[in-house]
Amino acid sequence: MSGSQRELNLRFLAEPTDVNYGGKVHGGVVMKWIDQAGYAAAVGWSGKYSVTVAVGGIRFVAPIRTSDLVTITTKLVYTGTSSMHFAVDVNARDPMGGKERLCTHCVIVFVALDGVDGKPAPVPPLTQETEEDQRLAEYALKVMDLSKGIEQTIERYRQADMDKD
Ligand SMILES: CCCCCCCCCCCCCCCC(=O)SCCNC(=O)CCNC(=O)[C@H](O)C(C)(C)COP(=O)(O)OP(=O)(O)OC[C@H]1O[C@@H](n2cnc3c(N)ncnc32)[C@H](O)[C@@H]1OP(=O)(O)O
Repeated sequence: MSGSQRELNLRFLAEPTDVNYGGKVHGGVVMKWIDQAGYAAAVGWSGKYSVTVAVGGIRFVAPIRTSDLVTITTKLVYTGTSSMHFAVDVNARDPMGGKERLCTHCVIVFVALDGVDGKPAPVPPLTQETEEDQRLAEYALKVMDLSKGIEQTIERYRQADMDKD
Protein backbone atom coordinates (compact mmCIF):
# COMPACT_ATOMS: atom_id res chain seq x y z
CA MET A 1 0.00 0.00 0.00
CA SER A 2 1.44 3.39 -0.97
CA GLY A 3 2.49 5.80 1.80
CA SER A 4 3.16 3.04 4.31
CA GLN A 5 6.65 1.57 3.85
CA ARG A 6 9.23 4.13 4.89
CA GLU A 7 12.28 1.88 5.01
CA LEU A 8 13.48 -0.70 2.52
CA ASN A 9 16.49 -3.03 2.62
CA LEU A 10 18.04 -4.71 -0.41
CA ARG A 11 20.47 -7.55 0.39
CA PHE A 12 22.69 -9.57 -1.97
CA LEU A 13 26.26 -10.81 -2.51
CA ALA A 14 28.85 -8.69 -4.38
CA GLU A 15 29.79 -10.66 -7.51
CA PRO A 16 33.15 -10.94 -9.32
CA THR A 17 31.70 -8.93 -12.23
CA ASP A 18 31.13 -5.97 -9.85
CA VAL A 19 34.78 -5.49 -8.90
CA ASN A 20 37.74 -3.69 -10.46
CA TYR A 21 41.31 -4.98 -10.86
CA GLY A 22 42.07 -4.20 -7.22
CA GLY A 23 39.27 -6.52 -6.08
CA LYS A 24 37.03 -3.68 -4.91
CA VAL A 25 33.51 -2.95 -6.15
CA HIS A 26 33.40 -0.06 -8.66
CA GLY A 27 31.90 3.18 -7.32
CA GLY A 28 29.59 3.24 -10.34
CA VAL A 29 28.27 -0.23 -9.47
CA VAL A 30 27.53 0.93 -5.91
CA MET A 31 25.67 3.93 -7.37
CA LYS A 32 23.63 1.60 -9.59
CA TRP A 33 22.63 -0.47 -6.53
CA ILE A 34 21.64 2.72 -4.68
CA ASP A 35 19.54 3.80 -7.68
CA GLN A 36 17.79 0.41 -7.82
CA ALA A 37 17.06 0.32 -4.09
CA GLY A 38 15.87 3.94 -4.24
CA TYR A 39 13.64 3.13 -7.21
CA ALA A 40 11.98 0.22 -5.35
CA ALA A 41 11.50 2.42 -2.27
CA ALA A 42 10.14 5.37 -4.32
CA VAL A 43 7.59 3.38 -6.34
CA GLY A 44 6.57 1.59 -3.14
CA TRP A 45 5.96 4.84 -1.29
CA SER A 46 4.32 6.74 -4.16
CA GLY A 47 2.53 3.88 -5.91
CA LYS A 48 3.71 5.57 -9.14
CA TYR A 49 6.53 5.24 -11.63
CA SER A 50 9.38 7.39 -10.34
CA VAL A 51 12.67 8.74 -11.68
CA THR A 52 15.92 9.81 -10.02
CA VAL A 53 16.29 13.59 -10.10
CA ALA A 54 19.39 14.10 -7.90
CA VAL A 55 22.01 12.42 -5.73
CA GLY A 56 23.92 14.40 -3.12
CA GLY A 57 26.55 14.01 -0.44
CA ILE A 58 27.79 10.68 -1.77
CA ARG A 59 30.77 9.39 0.19
CA PHE A 60 32.59 6.10 -0.39
CA VAL A 61 33.75 5.41 3.15
CA ALA A 62 35.16 1.88 2.88
CA PRO A 63 35.62 -0.66 0.07
CA ILE A 64 33.31 -3.58 -0.73
CA ARG A 65 34.96 -6.83 -1.86
CA THR A 66 33.81 -9.80 -3.93
CA SER A 67 31.44 -12.12 -2.03
CA ASP A 68 30.72 -9.54 0.69
CA LEU A 69 27.11 -9.57 1.84
CA VAL A 70 25.84 -6.10 0.89
CA THR A 71 22.85 -4.37 2.46
CA ILE A 72 21.42 -1.18 0.96
CA THR A 73 19.17 0.59 3.45
CA THR A 74 16.92 3.38 2.20
CA LYS A 75 14.96 5.56 4.59
CA LEU A 76 12.45 8.14 3.41
CA VAL A 77 13.34 11.34 5.25
CA TYR A 78 11.43 14.08 3.41
CA THR A 79 8.65 14.45 0.88
CA GLY A 80 7.82 17.55 -1.17
CA THR A 81 4.88 17.69 -3.57
CA SER A 82 6.25 15.15 -6.06
CA SER A 83 9.71 14.49 -4.61
CA MET A 84 10.88 11.83 -2.15
CA HIS A 85 14.25 12.24 -0.41
CA PHE A 86 15.91 9.07 0.87
CA ALA A 87 18.92 8.74 3.17
CA VAL A 88 20.85 5.72 1.95
CA ASP A 89 23.47 3.63 3.75
CA VAL A 90 25.39 0.84 2.05
CA ASN A 91 26.82 -1.68 4.53
CA ALA A 92 28.85 -4.81 3.80
CA ARG A 93 30.35 -7.73 5.69
CA ASP A 94 32.01 -11.05 5.11
CA PRO A 95 29.05 -13.48 5.27
CA MET A 96 31.26 -16.01 7.10
CA GLY A 97 31.10 -13.83 10.18
CA GLY A 98 32.77 -10.50 9.46
CA LYS A 99 31.78 -7.27 11.16
CA GLU A 100 29.34 -5.01 9.33
CA ARG A 101 31.03 -1.89 7.86
CA LEU A 102 29.44 1.32 6.58
CA CYS A 103 30.82 1.56 3.01
CA THR A 104 28.85 4.35 1.31
CA HIS A 105 26.19 6.88 2.23
CA CYS A 106 24.27 9.54 0.33
CA VAL A 107 20.94 11.24 -0.18
CA ILE A 108 18.98 10.35 -3.32
CA VAL A 109 15.88 12.13 -4.57
CA PHE A 110 13.16 10.61 -6.74
CA VAL A 111 10.22 12.32 -8.41
CA ALA A 112 6.94 10.46 -8.98
CA LEU A 113 5.41 10.81 -12.44
CA ASP A 114 1.85 10.37 -13.64
CA GLY A 115 3.09 7.96 -16.34
CA VAL A 116 6.34 6.57 -17.75
CA ASP A 117 6.79 9.68 -19.93
CA GLY A 118 4.60 11.78 -17.69
CA LYS A 119 4.75 14.85 -15.50
CA PRO A 120 5.58 15.16 -11.77
CA ALA A 121 2.68 13.86 -9.66
CA PRO A 122 1.88 14.22 -5.94
CA VAL A 123 3.16 11.66 -3.44
CA PRO A 124 1.74 10.70 -0.03
CA PRO A 125 3.24 13.12 2.53
CA LEU A 126 5.67 11.86 5.16
CA THR A 127 4.91 13.05 8.68
CA GLN A 128 7.94 13.74 10.83
CA GLU A 129 7.10 12.36 14.22
CA THR A 130 10.34 12.46 16.19
CA GLU A 131 13.28 14.81 16.65
CA GLU A 132 15.41 12.29 14.74
CA ASP A 133 12.92 12.49 11.81
CA GLN A 134 13.23 16.27 11.88
CA ARG A 135 17.03 16.08 11.98
CA LEU A 136 17.15 13.66 9.01
CA ALA A 137 14.80 15.85 6.95
CA GLU A 138 16.95 18.92 7.64
CA TYR A 139 20.08 16.95 6.71
CA ALA A 140 18.56 15.83 3.37
CA LEU A 141 17.40 19.36 2.51
CA LYS A 142 20.81 20.79 3.40
CA VAL A 143 22.59 18.24 1.18
CA MET A 144 20.25 19.04 -1.71
CA ASP A 145 20.67 22.81 -1.20
CA LEU A 146 24.44 22.36 -1.41
CA SER A 147 24.16 20.28 -4.56
CA LYS A 148 21.75 22.78 -6.17
CA GLY A 149 24.32 25.50 -5.30
CA ILE A 150 27.01 23.51 -7.12
CA GLU A 151 24.69 23.07 -10.13
CA GLN A 152 24.12 26.85 -10.27
CA THR A 153 27.87 27.54 -10.04
CA ILE A 154 28.57 25.07 -12.89
CA GLU A 155 25.80 26.64 -14.96
CA ARG A 156 27.36 30.11 -14.48
CA TYR A 157 30.77 28.80 -15.68
CA ARG A 158 29.18 27.02 -18.67
CA GLN A 159 27.31 30.17 -19.62
CA ALA A 160 30.47 32.30 -19.31
CA ASP A 161 32.31 29.79 -21.56
CA MET A 162 29.55 29.87 -24.18
CA ASP A 163 29.48 33.68 -24.13
CA LYS A 164 33.25 33.69 -24.96
CA ASP A 165 32.66 31.75 -28.24
C1 LIG B 1 5.74 0.77 -15.84
C2 LIG B 1 7.23 0.96 -15.97
C3 LIG B 1 8.04 -0.04 -15.35
C4 LIG B 1 9.50 0.22 -15.44
C5 LIG B 1 10.28 -0.89 -14.81
C6 LIG B 1 11.64 -0.51 -14.48
C7 LIG B 1 12.50 -1.67 -14.10
C8 LIG B 1 13.20 -1.53 -12.82
C9 LIG B 1 14.60 -1.08 -12.90
C10 LIG B 1 14.80 0.08 -12.05
C11 LIG B 1 16.17 0.53 -12.10
C12 LIG B 1 16.34 1.78 -11.36
C13 LIG B 1 15.83 2.94 -12.11
C14 LIG B 1 16.02 4.16 -11.33
C15 LIG B 1 15.33 5.32 -11.96
C16 LIG B 1 16.15 5.99 -12.98
O1 LIG B 1 17.33 5.82 -13.12
S1 LIG B 1 15.31 7.11 -13.96
C17 LIG B 1 16.56 7.67 -15.08
C18 LIG B 1 17.30 8.88 -14.58
N1 LIG B 1 16.45 9.99 -14.34
C19 LIG B 1 15.86 10.68 -15.34
O2 LIG B 1 15.96 10.37 -16.51
C20 LIG B 1 15.07 11.90 -14.93
C21 LIG B 1 15.34 13.04 -15.88
N2 LIG B 1 14.69 14.27 -15.39
C22 LIG B 1 13.42 14.57 -15.65
O3 LIG B 1 12.72 13.88 -16.39
C23 LIG B 1 12.87 15.82 -15.02
O4 LIG B 1 13.93 16.65 -14.55
C24 LIG B 1 11.91 15.50 -13.83
C25 LIG B 1 12.55 14.59 -12.77
C26 LIG B 1 10.62 14.86 -14.36
C27 LIG B 1 11.55 16.80 -13.09
O5 LIG B 1 11.07 17.67 -14.04
P1 LIG B 1 11.02 19.24 -13.72
O6 LIG B 1 10.46 19.92 -14.91
O7 LIG B 1 12.32 19.68 -13.17
O8 LIG B 1 9.91 19.26 -12.62
P2 LIG B 1 9.69 20.32 -11.49
O9 LIG B 1 8.19 20.41 -11.37
O10 LIG B 1 10.48 21.57 -11.66
O11 LIG B 1 10.30 19.57 -10.20
C28 LIG B 1 9.72 18.37 -9.75
C29 LIG B 1 10.32 18.05 -8.42
O12 LIG B 1 11.72 17.77 -8.59
C30 LIG B 1 12.44 18.48 -7.61
N3 LIG B 1 13.78 18.81 -8.11
C31 LIG B 1 14.09 19.37 -9.29
N4 LIG B 1 15.44 19.53 -9.38
C32 LIG B 1 15.96 19.04 -8.24
C33 LIG B 1 17.29 18.91 -7.72
N5 LIG B 1 18.36 19.33 -8.41
N6 LIG B 1 17.46 18.36 -6.50
C34 LIG B 1 16.40 17.91 -5.78
N7 LIG B 1 15.10 18.00 -6.22
C35 LIG B 1 14.90 18.58 -7.43
C36 LIG B 1 11.64 19.76 -7.40
O13 LIG B 1 11.99 20.38 -6.17
C37 LIG B 1 10.23 19.21 -7.41
O14 LIG B 1 9.93 18.64 -6.15
P3 LIG B 1 8.51 18.93 -5.43
O15 LIG B 1 8.50 20.35 -5.05
O16 LIG B 1 7.41 18.58 -6.39
O17 LIG B 1 8.50 18.00 -4.27
